[in-house]
Amino acid sequence: MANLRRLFVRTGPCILLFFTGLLVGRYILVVSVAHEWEARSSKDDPNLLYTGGSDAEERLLTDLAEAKERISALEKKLAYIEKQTPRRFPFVNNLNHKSKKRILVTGGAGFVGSHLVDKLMMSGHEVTVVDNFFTGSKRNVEQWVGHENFELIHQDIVTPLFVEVDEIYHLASPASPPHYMYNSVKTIKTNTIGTINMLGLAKRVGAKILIASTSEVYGDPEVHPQPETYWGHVNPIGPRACYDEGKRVAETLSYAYAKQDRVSVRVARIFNTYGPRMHVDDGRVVSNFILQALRNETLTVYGRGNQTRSFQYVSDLVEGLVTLMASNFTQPVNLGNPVEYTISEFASIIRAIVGNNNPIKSVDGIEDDPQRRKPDITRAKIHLKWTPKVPLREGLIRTIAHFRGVLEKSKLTLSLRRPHLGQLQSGRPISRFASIRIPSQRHGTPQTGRSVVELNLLVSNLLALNRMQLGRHDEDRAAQSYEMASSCVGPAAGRLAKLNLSPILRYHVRLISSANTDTKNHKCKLLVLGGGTGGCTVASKFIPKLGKNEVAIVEPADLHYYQPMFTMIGGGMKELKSASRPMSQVIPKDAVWIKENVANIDPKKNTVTTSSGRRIEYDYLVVSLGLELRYDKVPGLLEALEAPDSGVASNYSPKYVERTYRFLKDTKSGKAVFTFPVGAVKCAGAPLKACLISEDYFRRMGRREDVEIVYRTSLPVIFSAKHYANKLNKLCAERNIDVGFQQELVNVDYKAKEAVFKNLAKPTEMSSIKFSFLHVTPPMSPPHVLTTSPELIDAAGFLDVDKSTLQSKAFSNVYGIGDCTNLPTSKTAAAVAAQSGVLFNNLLNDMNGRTQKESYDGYTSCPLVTGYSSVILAEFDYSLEPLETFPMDQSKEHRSMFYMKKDAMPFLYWNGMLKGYWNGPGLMRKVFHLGMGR
Ligand SMILES: O=c1ccn([C@@H]2O[C@H](COP(=O)(O)OP(=O)(O)O[C@H]3OC[C@@H](O)[C@H](O)[C@H]3O)[C@@H](O)[C@H]2O)c(=O)[nH]1
Repeated sequence: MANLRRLFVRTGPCILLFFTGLLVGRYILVVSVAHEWEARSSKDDPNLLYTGGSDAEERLLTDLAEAKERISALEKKLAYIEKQTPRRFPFVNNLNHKSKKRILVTGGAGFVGSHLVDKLMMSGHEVTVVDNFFTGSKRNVEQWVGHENFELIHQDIVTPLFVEVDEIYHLASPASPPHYMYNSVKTIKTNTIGTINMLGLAKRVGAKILIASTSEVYGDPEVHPQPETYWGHVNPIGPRACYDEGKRVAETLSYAYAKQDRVSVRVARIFNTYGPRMHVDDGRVVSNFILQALRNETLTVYGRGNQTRSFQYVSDLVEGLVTLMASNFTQPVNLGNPVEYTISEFASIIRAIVGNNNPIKSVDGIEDDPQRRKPDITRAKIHLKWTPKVPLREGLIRTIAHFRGVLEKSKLTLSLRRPHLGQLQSGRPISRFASIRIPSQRHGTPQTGRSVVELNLLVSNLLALNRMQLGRHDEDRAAQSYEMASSCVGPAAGRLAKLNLSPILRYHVRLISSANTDTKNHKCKLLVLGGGTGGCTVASKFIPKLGKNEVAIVEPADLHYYQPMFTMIGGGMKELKSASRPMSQVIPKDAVWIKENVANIDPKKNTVTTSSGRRIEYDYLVVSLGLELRYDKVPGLLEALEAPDSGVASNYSPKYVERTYRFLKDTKSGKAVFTFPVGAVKCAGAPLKACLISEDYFRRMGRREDVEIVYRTSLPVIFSAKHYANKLNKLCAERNIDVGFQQELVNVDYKAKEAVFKNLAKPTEMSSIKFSFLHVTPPMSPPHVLTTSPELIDAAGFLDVDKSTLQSKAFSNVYGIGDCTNLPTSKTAAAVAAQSGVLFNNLLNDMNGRTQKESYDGYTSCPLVTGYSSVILAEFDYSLEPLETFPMDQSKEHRSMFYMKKDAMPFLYWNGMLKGYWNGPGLMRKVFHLGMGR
């Protein structure tokens, strides 16, 4: 009985709310349709669509009655389905009563707000979001709708709000320049009246309040970088003033309330922030450039592009906001990433990541555009112990993946375009340009969580759209209508289409229901992450054992490269096109190819999520994600690699490898400089190969006297295996190569033709070299996506596997192969070949319940190309001792090995290894050595 009572107490209000929702929804619909009819039958209405007399009236009333009937049936059906489908929420911490806070986030459905809400919800607090959905979107917080700790209030904070809370994060305000300039009076109202309302609320309920201020309070700064003590340089009557001055007043108000009414305030001055969930039409530089790059358009820089900004990733900001709120520090604090880029540099970085080759275009500059901006974050460091952590490239990769997903899904988004501000201002009714395309399923999961009330609201809003002559006073409503319409997805849309509400509605809004089969979830026996050397090899081996469609590969690229060929291409011995094949030809034909990025790995649930949100369930997982090239880690390097005649090249990327031979040919004198970075790299012999081939090239061209060859490595030795290192040291000395150890490339200035190196033995000591030609081996890092599953990785971020069995140390059904693992051997294709055999046998034994394990000895091989006809074939194992295949001294230069590298190995790769037939030369070695030795 007590249980029953408890159940009733818990669910009673929800049931009541639900039915009230139904009634209100229906009421809105009825009123809207009636208004619609009224509006259309009025002769004064400029939007008059038809003026039929009683016939039209009758038709409308019949439509209405029919609609009511259908909606009622639909409501019942949806309510039933909703009950059947338990909602799943992200994991939420269980906080005890004392630590659990009630937190209000204004603007919580916006870009930054929603990430903050995620953090607060997951920490276990009760969160109330208030948003007018002008720039925010319901979709950003939909994951929490229905959670007992979460509440969403649809309200503009310009009207007072009455809630009981312990903390307020006051974020509500448009933040993108085109958005805040669009209705400057509204922006000022939000930042003044809205802030007064929030400070008043904080005063009344005794809550702590954090005000989101901005770097724009410094205006076009005359002090650089900007500390919080700088008062700024703002044009009070310029186009940006509504925001700049609005925020300055918000700060003034905060400290006035603090002084007069003892309100506990925190003020965060937020610098340019970016990340997933930025609106695609946000209008700021990050979203503009990414969209342009993804659509293969020209990136447009306002003005000359030498204005600067510093970009922080949203998770860093959220961390800063939460830390500031928790601290006792009450003065304003800058929250931003102090790494500064010119806007042109920034454009180049995005182009490079996306692979957009269009030139960057300069268009007219904008009025009062701040010319330099970079936060001085000393205060945050000292008082909050906060510094941003996510490097630009990493953050951009995640943001670009998000944008890509949004674009892919939307075929939708593009057709459901938010009306341009100009169109809104023109006063044309939205309905004239609204064409709504809604997919019938998202991520393959029916969106039954979307309530009937929302569906009804959608209908009424669509009707409102029809009716509305948009004036300035309507813009919020228009935005809401748009959001509402755009957030109605899934079966709701299909059902809405079936409602056949009225000819008027059909006339104005085309609902096109389309299912995208590409976004289906997937289940397989073996999932392979990465379609590179390791991934394809392993998949090929397992398909005959597991059968068709039981092996899936997640790989976003269109082309598969045979990377060992890149050294030869850089030396002009091969063409780039000979090193690649379409991925579709390389992925084994009976495997399922999921052409996407991996977004999340959850080995506890045996699932992987892709960038579009697709869930893939597996029984066994092989991680083969390779390494990420980090050209962005060396300041000036990306710009240099993009500039056509900089003399800077890199064999490591298909994008830059052809520059090597071009600049070799161009270099007639001066210094040719070759670098080796700090940290793990793939094919650690390749930087030296590039150097030795070039040296040979200049010698053959008769230019050796005029070109100095300089090799700078961050390592203390020339090669890890001593047996070969001895020979290579000798070779470098004989060929008069200037070798410098423990030298890290830290800056490239291609205009001054200068490369700067740090002496790792004495870190304060820098030296610079003027170059004619610079070949850079970039720093590399393990795939960032591995950090989504911290149990899988070691402290350096590599997949943590047993060095003998290749099995993950944390999950017995997960194996790793190749460059992304922490196997302590040189990362080469030859190593992958040897690993693939061991992995195959061990995993197959697991699948068949057998306990035997084979052991990988660390075999790796590096054909050190020393010129245009010679190779030293280094082969060794974990002990760094030689493990040579051929019965001769391989530490000597051999012509035969050169041809093997140039012609035989590629053939073996495409036709043997990728098809799963080549496990390295172990067997050959035994044969050549007559069964003796290892
Ligand atoms: O397509 C574009 C967009 C922008 N830009 C330039 O890129 C720079 C950055 O412009 P954004 O519109 O992203 O943002 P701004 O830095 O001017 O303002 C921002 O500052 C900090 C935050 O508080 C606010 O989110 C926002 O007002 C500007 O110099 C702008 O002229 C382009 O060159 N091309």
